[in-house]
Amino acid sequence: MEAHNPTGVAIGQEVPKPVSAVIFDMDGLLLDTEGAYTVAQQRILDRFCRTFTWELKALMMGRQPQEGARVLLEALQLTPEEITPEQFLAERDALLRDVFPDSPLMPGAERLVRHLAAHRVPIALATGSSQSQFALKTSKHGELFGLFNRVITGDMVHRAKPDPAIFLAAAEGFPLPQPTPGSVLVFEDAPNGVEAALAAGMRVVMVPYPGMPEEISRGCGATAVFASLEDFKPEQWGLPPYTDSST
Ligand SMILES: O=P(O)(O)OC[C@@H](O)CO
Ligand SMILES: [Mg+2]
Repeated sequence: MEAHNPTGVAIGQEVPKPVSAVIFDMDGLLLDTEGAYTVAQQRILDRFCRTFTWELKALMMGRQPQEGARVLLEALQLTPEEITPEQFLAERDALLRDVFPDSPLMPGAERLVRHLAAHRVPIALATGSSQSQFALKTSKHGELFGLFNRVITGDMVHRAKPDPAIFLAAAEGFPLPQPTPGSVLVFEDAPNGVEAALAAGMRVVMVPYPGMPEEISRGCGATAVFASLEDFKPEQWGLPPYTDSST
């Protein structure tokens, strides 16, 4: 007679640890800001006759602003005589200043954040955006973003994604006893973010920003990849299931 195996995991295979805390990325994951970045950056690059491809976007997204601009201009072989990272950022900020306060939420974001907060699952935010960008982008969603136990912005850490520092700093804010990295689940839309979370020893659900080619997201090594946050089933990760009607 076959032994009863309630876990659904093959005998000898490691049972996945239930998730005890969650860290969210912001841009492109909770907030729909990446499309606006693409439009603004292409507009700047137009005068240098350069195309802002998905490969370039994947290279820079998730990084701190200064670092992202430096990496982009270097990849495009644009010299400081043509445009410096500072000039690029000043132009980009001017184009996006009026757009960011209207940043919409990504599908499924509000439901998941509110669900976890209601069930007292510790949640933190780790974004490459600066403190001032964070304030601008979340200005219409203050109550929702106030639910996070801790918010770490790119200017609060010395090393940007893909370095794990930002996720380790975010996890330090979780209530005691501190969860082990292996019991923390990170949600990310960007390859640099996935790399950073994996380097922190955490599991990662990747929800690639819409339009990202599969050959980019496939190679990131995320624990799971979903097309939308709406496809995430909390109970499959040891988290409380949704009990409202849209399940
Ligand atoms: O880390 P996130 O929240 O994606 O922010 C990065 C931002 O600089 C845009 O790519
Ligand atoms: Mg992101």
